[in-house]
Amino acid sequence: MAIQPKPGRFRGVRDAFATTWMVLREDPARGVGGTLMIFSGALSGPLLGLALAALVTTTADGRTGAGVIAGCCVAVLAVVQLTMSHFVSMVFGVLGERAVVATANRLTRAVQDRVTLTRQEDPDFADDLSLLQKDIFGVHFVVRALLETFAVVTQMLVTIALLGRLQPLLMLLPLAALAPYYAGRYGQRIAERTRTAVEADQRRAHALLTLAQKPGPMMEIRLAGLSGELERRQEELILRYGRTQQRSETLAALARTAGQLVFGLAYGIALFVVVRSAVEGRAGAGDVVLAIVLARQVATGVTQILSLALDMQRAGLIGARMRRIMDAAAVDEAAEATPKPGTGTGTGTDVSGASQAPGLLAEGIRLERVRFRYPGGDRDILRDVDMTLPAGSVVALVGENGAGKSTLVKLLCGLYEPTGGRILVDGLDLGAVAPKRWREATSAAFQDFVRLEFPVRQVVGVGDLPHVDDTAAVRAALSDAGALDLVEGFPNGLATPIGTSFADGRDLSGGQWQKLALARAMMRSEPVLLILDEPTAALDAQAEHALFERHLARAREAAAARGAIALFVSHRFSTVSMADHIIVLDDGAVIERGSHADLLAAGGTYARLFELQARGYRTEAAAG
Ligand SMILES: Nc1ncnc2c1ncn2[C@@H]1O[C@H](COP(=O)(O)OP(=O)(O)OP(=O)(O)O)[C@@H](O)[C@H]1O
Repeated sequence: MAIQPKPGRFRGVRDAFATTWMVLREDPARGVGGTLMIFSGALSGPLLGLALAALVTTTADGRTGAGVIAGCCVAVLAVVQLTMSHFVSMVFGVLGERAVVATANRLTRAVQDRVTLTRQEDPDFADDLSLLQKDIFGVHFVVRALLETFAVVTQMLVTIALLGRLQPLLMLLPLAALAPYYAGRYGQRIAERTRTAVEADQRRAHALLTLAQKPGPMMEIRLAGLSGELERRQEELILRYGRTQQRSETLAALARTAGQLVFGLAYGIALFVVVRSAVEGRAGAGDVVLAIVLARQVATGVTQILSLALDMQRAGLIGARMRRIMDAAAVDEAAEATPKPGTGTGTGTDVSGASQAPGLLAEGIRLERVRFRYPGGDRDILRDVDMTLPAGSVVALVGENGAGKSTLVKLLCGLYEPTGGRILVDGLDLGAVAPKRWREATSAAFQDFVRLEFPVRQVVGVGDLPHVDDTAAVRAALSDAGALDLVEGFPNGLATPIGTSFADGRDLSGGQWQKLALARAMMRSEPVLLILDEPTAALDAQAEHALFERHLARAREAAAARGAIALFVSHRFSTVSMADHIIVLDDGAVIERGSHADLLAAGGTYARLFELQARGYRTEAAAG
C-alpha cells in the first residue's frame, strides 16, 4: 500500500502557485482577463448587498433619482453575479488544459526516461503512479481554484467589514464557518485514506476487466471458458472495495452535516440580532436587507472556501505524489549517471565520473558470479552465473521456460543491476558505465515487443531517434528484419499508418508486428551488443531461419569490424545450432556451455532437448 502522502500545510498551495505562475506566464492576456473576471464575480456579491440596501433606503425615503441609480446598480451587479462564472469557465478551460498537458508531459518524461525498472516494480511507486494517472485531470482546476481562493477570501473580508459596520458582533459569524470547514477536511482525509486503501483492489479489478475485453486474451478466455471465473473474481474485488468506500462515505457525510448544522444555527442567531435592532429602531429597513444578503453571502463564501480548500487539498495530494515521483526520478537519474563506488577504472570517464560505453569490444563480456533477485522477490532468479560472451561471437541462450533467460538479457541491457557479482565489458565493470550510455551502445528486440501505433517510418525509425526520418536507414533496417516486402506492399509505403487507433490504419498479424519490432532493433547501425530475445517467436520456422541467416551474416560483419556480440534467445534448436557458443540455463544457473557439436557429444540437457525437438519434426514430417 502506498504511504499516505502528507499534504503538508503549505505544500499544496506552493505547488498550485508554481502551476498557476507557469500557466499565466504562458498566456498573460487570458490570465489577466480571467483573474479580473474572477475578482469581479466574487465582489459582486457584497456590492449587490450594498446596492439593495441603498435601493430600499432611497425608495423608503422617496428619493426617486437616487433610487433609480441604486436600481441600475442592482441590475448590473446581479447580471455580473449570474453570468461571470460562464466566462470564467471559458477562459480557464483553456488555461486548465495547458496545466494538464504540461503536468502530464512532465510525468511521462520522468517515468519513461528517468525512473528505473526496479523503481517501477516498487508497489509504493506503482500505487503513487496509478493514483496520479487517475488524478492528473484534477490539475485542470488548480489555476482557477487558486485565483478563486484569493477572490473569495477578499470577498469575505469585505463582507465581514460591512457586517461589522452593522453590528460588531456579526463579525464573529465567519468563525462559525470553521465548523463546516474542518468537518469537510476531516471528510476529505477519510475519503483519501480510503482511496489509497482500495487502490490495489481497484487496480486488480480494472486489470481483470481490461483483460476480458482485449481482443487477444478474449479469444483464449472464451476458448478456455474462463469468463465466469474472471467475472467472479472481479465482482469479489468490487464488492470488497465498495463496502470500504461506502463506510467512509457515510462517515464523511455525517461529519460534513454536523459542521453545516453548527453554521446554520449561527446564521439564525445573526439574523435574529439584526431584526431585533430594526424592531427597536436602532437599524433601518436597508440595514436588515443588507444583513440578510451579507449573512447569506457568508454562507455562500464558506461553502465556496470549503470546496476550494478541498480542491487545494486535492491539488496538494497531486503535488505531493508528483513530487515523490520526481524525487524518485531525480535519485534514479543521478544513480544512472554515476558509477557505483569501487567499480570505475578511472579511464575514459565523462564529466560525471561515469565510464564511457565502449564503441568496440576487444575481449568481450564476462559475468562473474552474477546473482539477481527481483525487487520484493523471495528467491534468486539468477544464481552465481559465470559466463563469457567472447568479442565477435554469436551466442545462443537456451533453457526451459522460467530458467531466467530474459532476466539475464535485462541485466545485460543495463535495465537491472545484478544483486550480486559483476558484469565486465572488456574488463570494465558495467556498474561503472552510466546505464543510459550502455543502453545506447546496445540494441535489443524482445518477445514482449511494443506495438507502436505510428506510421511505419516511425514504428521502425524510433529504434534510433537521431535517424527516425532517415529513409535509407529505415529501409535498410526493414530489409535486415525481412520486412521490406511487407512494407512495399502497403499503399502509402513508409507513410502508411499502422494500428487500429488510426481511422485508415492497417492492422498487422502478430508475426508482422514482430518483424517491425525487429526492424526497430536493427536501426542502430553500430551496437556492440545486439540482443534478440525470442523476437521471432511469432514467425514461422522458415521465416525465422531465413532471418537468422541474414542476421548471422550481419553479426559476423559487426563482429569483424567492432568485436560486436550477438546474443539471441530461442526455443528453436535449428536456429540455436548455428551459434558459435551455446549456453544452457536451468533454474537460474548455467548447466552447460559449448558449441552445438560439443554439447551434442556431451549428451546432457541440450542434447536431450535437441533430440526431443528433432524427433518432433521427424514425426511431423512422416505424418505430413
Ligand atoms: N518482473 C518480474 N518480477 C518478479 N519475478 C519475475 C519478473 N520477471 C520474471 N520473473 C520471474 O523470473 C523467473 C525467470 O523468468 P524469465 O522471464 O527470465 O525466464 P525465461 O527463461 O526467459 O522464460 P521463458 O522461456 O518462458 O521466456 C520466472 O520464475 C519469473 O516468474
